[in-house]
Amino acid sequence: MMRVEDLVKFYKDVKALNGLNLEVKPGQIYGFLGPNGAGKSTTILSTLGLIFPQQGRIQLLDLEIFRDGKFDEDKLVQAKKRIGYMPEHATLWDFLTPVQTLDIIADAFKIPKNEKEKRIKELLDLVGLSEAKNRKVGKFSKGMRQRLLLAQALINDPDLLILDEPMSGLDPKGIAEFKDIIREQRKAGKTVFFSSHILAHVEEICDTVGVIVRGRLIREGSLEEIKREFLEKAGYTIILETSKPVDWSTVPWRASPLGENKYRIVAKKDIREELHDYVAKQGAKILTLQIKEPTLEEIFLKIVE
Ligand SMILES: Nc1ncnc2c1ncn2[C@@H]1O[C@H](COP(=O)(O)OP(=O)(O)OP(=O)(O)O)[C@@H](O)[C@H]1O
Repeated sequence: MMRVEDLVKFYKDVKALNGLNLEVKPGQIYGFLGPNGAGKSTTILSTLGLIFPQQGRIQLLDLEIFRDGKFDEDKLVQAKKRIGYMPEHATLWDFLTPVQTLDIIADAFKIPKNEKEKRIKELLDLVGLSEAKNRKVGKFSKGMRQRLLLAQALINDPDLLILDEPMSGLDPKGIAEFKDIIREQRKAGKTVFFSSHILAHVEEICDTVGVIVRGRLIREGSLEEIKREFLEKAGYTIILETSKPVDWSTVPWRASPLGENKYRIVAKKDIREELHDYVAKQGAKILTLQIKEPTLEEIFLKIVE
């Protein structure tokens, strides 16, 4: 659906994309993760022909829209008919209602008059704005504005949705609702590519995650794979107090004493059950056990370090 190869983008002497490669396959929900300034927006703007990279190739749907420093304008126009885009910093017309807003966008996409009303109603239902459909957008909360922007992006019933930081500024309820809408898109057979600088945003919905740091993709895989890889490096830490001393010399985990009958154990996986058995075999009891699992944000910080 989207393939980016060896993409390079300089803003004067700032190298924002440094040979970026990524591939989004049909039906995927792809989370494009990276810290602030990593190059996420630059990637998205490049794929839409809104800024000019200097090198590389970009394929959208089955069309090669960029190669050898040039966009193929015809292919770009063809591709964009089948794409929905939600920008990071979008403005809405505060003096219009959602219905009026979508009506203008539908006209821009030349949606026939007889289909327009039905399409707008469906979209407002989908994003949960039906009750607010005749209220002025100027009074909307951040979450409502994001939903309207998403409805705009969906107006042409796109095959590929490209969303730049769609969940930024939303509260946890707003994020959960937004994720539900994205799940609906997957069910409808759409492909979704969205950026975020927060790992929790991609949790539960993305089948693939790509991590960009300083203009290069440093990881691509499922969130589970990325988490597992991190845990294998950093491990789980368990703090344990036992009723009597325990000999750790034969275990495959790293164990170090923290005080009398108190130990820190570091293992590659969650070993609580094994620990109970091991300690019991030595005739001791576990008095306290604390497990410190890394949070998603700790994992992310470690990956991008
Ligand atoms: N118009 C511009 N002119 C000069 N430098 C720019 C411009 N836009 C982006 N940059 C720089 O390019 C790099 C990548 O920026 P980009 O906005 O693509 O990152 P991002 O991952 O989207 O970050 P954020 O999450 O903060 O939006 C940064 O160093 C940024 O300062």
